[in-house]
Amino acid sequence: MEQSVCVLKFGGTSVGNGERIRRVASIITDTLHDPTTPFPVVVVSAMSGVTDQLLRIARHACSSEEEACDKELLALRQKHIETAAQVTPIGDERNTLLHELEAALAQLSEDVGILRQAAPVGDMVHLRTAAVASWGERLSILLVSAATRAHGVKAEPVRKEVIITSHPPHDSSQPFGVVEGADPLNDETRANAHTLIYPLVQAGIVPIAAGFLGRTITGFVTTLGRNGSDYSATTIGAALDCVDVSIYTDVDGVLTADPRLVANTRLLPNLSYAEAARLSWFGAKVLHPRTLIPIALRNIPVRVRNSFRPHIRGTVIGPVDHTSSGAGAISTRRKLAMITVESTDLFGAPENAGQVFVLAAKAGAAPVAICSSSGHHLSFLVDEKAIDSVVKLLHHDMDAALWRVSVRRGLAACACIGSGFTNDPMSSARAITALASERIPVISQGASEQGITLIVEDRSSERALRCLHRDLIAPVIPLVRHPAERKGERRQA
Ligand SMILES: Nc1ncnc2c1ncn2[C@@H]1O[C@H](COP(=O)(O)OP(=O)(O)O)[C@@H](O)[C@H]1O
Ligand SMILES: N[C@@H](CC(=O)OP(=O)(O)O)C(=O)O
Repeated sequence: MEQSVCVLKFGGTSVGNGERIRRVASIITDTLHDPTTPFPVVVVSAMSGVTDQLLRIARHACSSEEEACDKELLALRQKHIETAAQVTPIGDERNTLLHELEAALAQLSEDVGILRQAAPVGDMVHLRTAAVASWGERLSILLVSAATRAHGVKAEPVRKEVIITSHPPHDSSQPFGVVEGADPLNDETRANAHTLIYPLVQAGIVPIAAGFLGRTITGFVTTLGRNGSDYSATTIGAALDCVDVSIYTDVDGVLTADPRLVANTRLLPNLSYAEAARLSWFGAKVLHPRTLIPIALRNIPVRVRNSFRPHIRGTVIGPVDHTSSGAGAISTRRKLAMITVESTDLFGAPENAGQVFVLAAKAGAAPVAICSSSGHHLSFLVDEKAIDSVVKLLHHDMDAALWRVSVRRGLAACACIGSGFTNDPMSSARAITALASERIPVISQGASEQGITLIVEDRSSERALRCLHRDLIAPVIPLVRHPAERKGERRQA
């Protein structure tokens, strides 16, 4: 029988510099030495900012901006070479790492050269771009493996792509330097993961695999889309029938709101799969929206933890038992547009809803939320960047004499998610009142078992998030000033 494993995923912020990578290495070491934890399989992202940099390189290569391209490549090289010196002691280990990094950087340059030649003739530019984008993770597995070995633990980078994917969608209207996500093929990935990972586990070597990237059966490098390493970790975890997946990031777990936008957030100790999926769908960056797909059906728990404070338990996302999680969190998904398809006949038939959604899907836009419908109209939200192609298709395919299509841009969805809200019948009233008290108009609203969604203008969305958090989750208690201060004020008056 194969040994049971757990997956540890470290995001770009956790491997952002040499000191952070050393911290990651000690978490790996502690997990390995913890007798209560299964054998660790590690999945890492590129150092933070590196994928953006690689996509800039791809853009420069496609538009023949040689100088800018070389400058970025040099900066990328320098960053990794400097980090190598911070994660390994002087000696053989560092020399080996430097040698491996140089070899990888030379292959990156080759892939940039291939992309440069492919762009003018339009020869599979999206696949050549994915190959360039994949080098961030390919470089960071070398750094993390060496840092882990420096802790006296046997660790090896998994150089071949673990995840086997479909071909990514090809949209020729995309600008240069964009990667599209491909879908993992489960059976092929399972077989490949077993071949690449179990021999290392059986030999007591910690495998350090790259997140984000994959390969088609025909051998093309692909990605799972931007921020796709969480999804990679759960895909690999499911393929290995892992016991659990820990996602290490730069916050203590899933919080009641994004701490970059709201001051007094709280940690949510537990979330159901459905609650976590809804939160990430509505913009909580802490998890990639597809992360839970591979593992929810298998009831494998995911733990979101802080790589800077690994002693904290974090948030456990898992199956619900009889009691609800009681969680309540607020997130915002921005840059949305509302499409309304209306019958020119006031009593027109609603049966065209199916056609509308089929056309939206054909234009590559999943409705983010459905706002309202009646006998003769249907309103729904899509990402603003998809609006032109959806509207073009609707105008083209729907009879203009019968249907009118209108668009409202500059919107955002504020989602109050969790059984903490749905258990309380007053939540909707309090949410609307909170926004009204700040004079933020509610453009549309919806409720479901997972929570309440309020559509507001994008420019008010951060304010809306803060006031919803204040009135529904954590009141901001005004500072009580010292009586002596107040006396002084009175005297001055
Ligand atoms: N509800 C939330 N709880 C926790 N973090 C959140 C939430 N919503 C947004 N975030 C943001 O997600 C960030 C972590 O995601 P990301 O930057 O992609 O990390 P990583 O580099 O580890 O992949 C946090 O720093 C935080 O600002
Ligand atoms: N490096 C990739 C994949 C990823 O998921 O990164 P992170 O874990 O830092 O979000 C990206 O930036 O898109």
